[in-house]
Amino acid sequence: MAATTKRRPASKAKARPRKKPAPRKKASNDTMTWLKDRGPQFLGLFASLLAVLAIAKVGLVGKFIANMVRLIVGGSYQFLLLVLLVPFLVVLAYGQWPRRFKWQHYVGFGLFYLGIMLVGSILLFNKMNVHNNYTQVIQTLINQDLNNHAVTTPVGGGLIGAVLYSATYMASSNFGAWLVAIVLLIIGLVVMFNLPLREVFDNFFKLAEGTGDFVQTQATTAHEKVTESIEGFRDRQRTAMNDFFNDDPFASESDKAAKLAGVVPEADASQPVKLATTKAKSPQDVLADAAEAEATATEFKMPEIVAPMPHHETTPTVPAPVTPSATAPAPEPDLTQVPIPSLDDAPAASMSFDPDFDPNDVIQSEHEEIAPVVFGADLPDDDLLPGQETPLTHADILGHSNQATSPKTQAHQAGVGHVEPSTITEPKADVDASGLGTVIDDKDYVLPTTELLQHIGSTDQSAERDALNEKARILHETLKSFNINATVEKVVLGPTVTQYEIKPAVGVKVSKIQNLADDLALALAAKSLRIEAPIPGKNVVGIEVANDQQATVGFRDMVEEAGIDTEKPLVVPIGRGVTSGVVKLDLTKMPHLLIAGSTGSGKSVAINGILASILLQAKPSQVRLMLVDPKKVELSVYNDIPHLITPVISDPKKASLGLKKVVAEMDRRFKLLAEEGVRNIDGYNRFVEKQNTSDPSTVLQKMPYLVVIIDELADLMMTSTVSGDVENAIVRIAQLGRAAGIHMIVATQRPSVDIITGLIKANVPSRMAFAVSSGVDSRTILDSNGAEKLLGRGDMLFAPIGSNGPQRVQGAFLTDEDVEALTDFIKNQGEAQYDDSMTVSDEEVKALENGGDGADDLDEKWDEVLEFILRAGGASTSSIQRHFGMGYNRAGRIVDALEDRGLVGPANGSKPRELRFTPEMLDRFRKNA
Ligand SMILES: Nc1ncnc2c1ncn2[C@@H]1O[C@H](COP(=O)(O)OP(=O)(O)OP(=O)(O)O)[C@@H](O)[C@H]1O
Repeated sequence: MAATTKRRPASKAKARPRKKPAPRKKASNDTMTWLKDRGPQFLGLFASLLAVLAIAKVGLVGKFIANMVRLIVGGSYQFLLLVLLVPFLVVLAYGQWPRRFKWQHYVGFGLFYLGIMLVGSILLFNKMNVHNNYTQVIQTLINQDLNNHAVTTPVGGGLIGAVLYSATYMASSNFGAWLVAIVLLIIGLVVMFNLPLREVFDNFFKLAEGTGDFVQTQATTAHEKVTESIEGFRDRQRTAMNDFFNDDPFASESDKAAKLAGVVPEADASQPVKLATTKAKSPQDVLADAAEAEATATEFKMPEIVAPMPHHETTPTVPAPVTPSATAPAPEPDLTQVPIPSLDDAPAASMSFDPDFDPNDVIQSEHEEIAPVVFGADLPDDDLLPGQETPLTHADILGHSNQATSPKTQAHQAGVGHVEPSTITEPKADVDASGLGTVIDDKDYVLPTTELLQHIGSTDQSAERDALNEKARILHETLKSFNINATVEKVVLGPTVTQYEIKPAVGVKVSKIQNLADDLALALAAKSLRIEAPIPGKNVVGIEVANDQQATVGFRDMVEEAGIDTEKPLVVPIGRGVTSGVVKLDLTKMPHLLIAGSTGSGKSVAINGILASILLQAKPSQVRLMLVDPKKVELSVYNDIPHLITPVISDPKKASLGLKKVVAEMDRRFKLLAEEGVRNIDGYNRFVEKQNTSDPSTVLQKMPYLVVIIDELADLMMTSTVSGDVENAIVRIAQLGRAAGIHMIVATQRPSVDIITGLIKANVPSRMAFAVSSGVDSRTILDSNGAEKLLGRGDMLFAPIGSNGPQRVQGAFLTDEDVEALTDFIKNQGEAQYDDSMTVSDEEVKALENGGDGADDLDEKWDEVLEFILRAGGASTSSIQRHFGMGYNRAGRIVDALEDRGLVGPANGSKPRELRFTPEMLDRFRKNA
């Protein structure tokens, strides 16, 4: 040791003289020393700068530092950096770490900050619902921000917080984690500021006490309010029930007995209580008074309830069709078990279990019949097509002028005594061409009556009726629980659904009620629920709730109630609406109907119902039918009835050709109408009536309606060779058929856009939608959702042309035996009277199969030949041969083709063949038409 101390001065002495001659080096040493002395200050400056950049999150550096610090300590990093900025600035100023900080500050702040980080992590992981891999989650979140050069994603308490949370959560779940965090925060503060622990605890308990008091006061106030409103509700119920039934729904058995004895001392014991106190006021008046006196938008008041009793009490000849709920009755929803988000269940319970409470008393049964609603009755008679503003005249269609034709026709009428025959149908003796070629003689025809039909047992709806009032209350309470002020104004029990009319208070958005469909269905334990917001033409929202059991609407009952109208054979009843009134449709106004619904939804029953109604009202001379049934089984029962113009068609190719013939028939009718200068079939028939009265020597036949029914459009549209023709024919009939008395009913179980094409949809504006599987299908038919919520078995949404929206209707049910009874009765009266010109022959089908219309095979001079024979007024092989300078074979083929297409008649000896088309029809028969 001594040796070393001795050696040092020597070495110093040696070194100093060497330094003197080098002043530059000294200067650099001074700089180094200066720098060394200032080092901490530079560090302080650097750290302060970085901290400021990170706090402000500016620039790549700022963001990078911020993310790095966040990775470790989490979202509260700015607080930490701000705290650290204080010592950094002290170092910057004084070159040394502040000496004022003691160990307890560091420890206290450390604990406090750990608490903050833990709180951050608890909040983050609970929000993300993450309860493992905490550190990985934090790293992923920070990586995201690093990649995006952002400092935005919440990272809770960073890695430290994550580790702390994983330990505390694993040990004691969230509760423990919160407890540890609070303890860390408190202890941190206590240690940091050296607070007296006792004082802290005292203050803590004071705070807790104050909070407890506050909570208790609030709870008491809330309880009082709830009790008050329940009491109010009871009072109002009691008053209403007392007024109405002399019954206190909340009184105990003994109270009631005592009251009964006191109030009606003289009353006959067997007399129902309500009779003893019957007042002059009607139930409606009582309800109205109660409503006026009591109701506010938020309080439940008894709605008007309309629940008609079965319309016909006649003993059924057949039971109602077995519905799933009928075979295995769905357990009655226990309304007391239904989760009612009401303030108090007591009234509900009392009302349900009160043995004296007879819900039948509440219900106003409407025994008087509700007048049938006829859809289409209010539509104008003008033949306006969709989008057309001025009525269509047939002179317009055919290029005829009424002035030009009328005198001729009048002269003809005066001379011949009957209407000029069509050029297509060969007139026969005593037969005028009033439309279809064959004239039906049905003077002795007797219309079938409803006696032939069976009574279908009406479904017992008493359970539904009993639950109406309670369900109305549940509906009201549920809406209220969602802060919707609305009153249930009226409840109408229909066959399939019950409609609740809800009147929202001012300021309540209708869409808010619409969005609650699922919640309301849950509260009412409903199979299906549809909201009509608002009911067209009313200031209420309609909530249609499926009945637990679907009531069957018997066809016979419905027809007997609707009445038979032989003057308007195409006004037919289809079922009952929600309001239980019969719903009729006027096919002449529809003027065509599209029926769609999945298999088994009730289309065929509906079509049978329409057909049966027509048969009950129309003689064959009034309505002719063309039935297309590709399924072969649905409509074949109608074969051989005299109303048919052709046997029921089941072959798609025949159907296509048949529809073309309908188009030709339509053209022919138009020609006839134009010649008489009348607007439509009604005008023509009026003219015939007048003519027959003024000149009894000849009897003109009225133009019959022609109803074309296609039971499965998909089968036609999927047959590629005919789909185009079918679509064209349907569209053409749809566009012009009404005035000519031709109406179409097209049904399909595949409501997709390749079947119901845009063209068909645009031209068949009246729709009947049965249950479908999806909202997409519903939109294809109705342009709106709803049909996917239907219940099947004849439950339909009926949207006729011009209606404000689809109307829910329960279709009537008739059995196959009913249909057979009707058709047998009709067939027994005579032979079928098919119209040859409308019947598609096998040859025509063959011609179609051998290259469609054969248009491509037509002679190149075809069009010129058509014009030529029109000018010549007849056709013969030799005249064509001569005129066009062609060979005999070629001219012969042309004449054969003309005959095949029905454009000329058969060979007529040496005379030219008769023309069977008019100049107006020429364009349709051209080669490229
Ligand atoms: N209005 C109704 N009332 C009660 N039940 C009905 C009603 N309509 C149909 N049903 C029941 O639904 C069943 C199927 O009806 P329907 O044959 O009319 O269905 P669909 O839609 O024509 O089916 P598909 O397209 O397969 O022919 C009937 O057998 C009947 O039991």
